[in-house]
Amino acid sequence: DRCSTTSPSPVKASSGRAAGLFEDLRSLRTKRLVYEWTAGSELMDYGAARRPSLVLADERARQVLELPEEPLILPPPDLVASRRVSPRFAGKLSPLGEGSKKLPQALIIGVKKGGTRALLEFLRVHPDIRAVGAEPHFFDRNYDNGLEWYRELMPKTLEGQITMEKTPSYFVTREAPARISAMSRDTKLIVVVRDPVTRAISDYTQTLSKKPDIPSFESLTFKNRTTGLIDTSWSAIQIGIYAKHLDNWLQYFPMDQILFVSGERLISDPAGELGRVQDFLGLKRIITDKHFYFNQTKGFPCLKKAEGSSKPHCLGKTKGRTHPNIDPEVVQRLRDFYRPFNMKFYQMTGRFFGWDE
Ligand SMILES: Nc1ncnc2c1ncn2[C@@H]1O[C@H](COP(=O)(O)OS(=O)(=O)O)[C@@H](OP(=O)(O)O)[C@H]1O
Repeated sequence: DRCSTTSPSPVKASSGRAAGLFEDLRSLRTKRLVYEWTAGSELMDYGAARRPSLVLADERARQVLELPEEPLILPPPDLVASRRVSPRFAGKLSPLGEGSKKLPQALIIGVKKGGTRALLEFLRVHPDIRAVGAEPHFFDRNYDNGLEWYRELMPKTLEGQITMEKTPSYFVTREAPARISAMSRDTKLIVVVRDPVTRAISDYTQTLSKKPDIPSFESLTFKNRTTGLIDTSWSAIQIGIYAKHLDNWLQYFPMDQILFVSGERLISDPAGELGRVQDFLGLKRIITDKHFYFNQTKGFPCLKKAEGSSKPHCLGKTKGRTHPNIDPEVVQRLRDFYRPFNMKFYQMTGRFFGWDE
């Protein structure tokens, strides 16, 4: 997951550290960020997520350089971005150390390929929301690092501002609800959901872009093509059984603490969906129609002005990929497969998402 215009920039060396040492650290950080933003949740595609050797290399380098323990994901892009903003916003972004780092009060927990990056980028426009750019993967992969590690990743906030992060894999992580509830039972949860069939194809398209030699979508879909038995162990299929995953969350959180955003509406009416999200977060509706324009080339809504910038901002080219054509019979079989789960999901959430029309 990588958003387009906020390229990872170096952080200033803290005083007293040797310049050479800082250069090493800076390049490590940059590499690490590039890894997190280009791979991120995308490594979850086939079975267990593999940690690239880069992280191990970082670990060794840290020991050699005798640097203090520090988070895997640095720097918070907000802090980097804040160096470029006009002085008018400097107070809000507090680049010079005002405010304090807090654990997030709201999380975008999923779903993968639902439109989570778009939602976070749009929300960041709100002056009362501060968010981590990269995906921390705390409640799934990095939980052993502890809450202090997690808090350190957060941008500084002033009184009344909400801290947020997004990691789409949380929604399908069995342990995530208990862990988030242990951090705070009051955490607000946001799930961007999208038609599970298009979501699966989007997920597959992402994998295909990195591993062009994988089998076809059609052959991965079935355990047995002749009997039409669907391979529900394939993560691209699994993730879309929303009702099943939601059941797990409801063991720990009441329904009114979870907001479901329609991935489709986020594209056709971003201001409308953002209105619901701002209400849910108890914020003034500041993000409105005026903030968006539809970019014909991109085929998606984009921001007229990104956070901390005066320039228009669309998401990068990994968002809105062209999907391969899938055999219509296979698509129909998948629609039939998901229908009962979708019905259950509409019933549970009290919202009709219209995927089965
Ligand atoms: N405004 C805007 N611009 C670009 N793309 C948008 C936007 N709103 C929603 N989307 C859809 O977001 C899909 C990617 O979802 P995520 O950001 O959740 O993906 S990820 O799980 O973080 O990799 C991505 O899926 P694909 O179209 O399959 O690439 C988009 O359809």
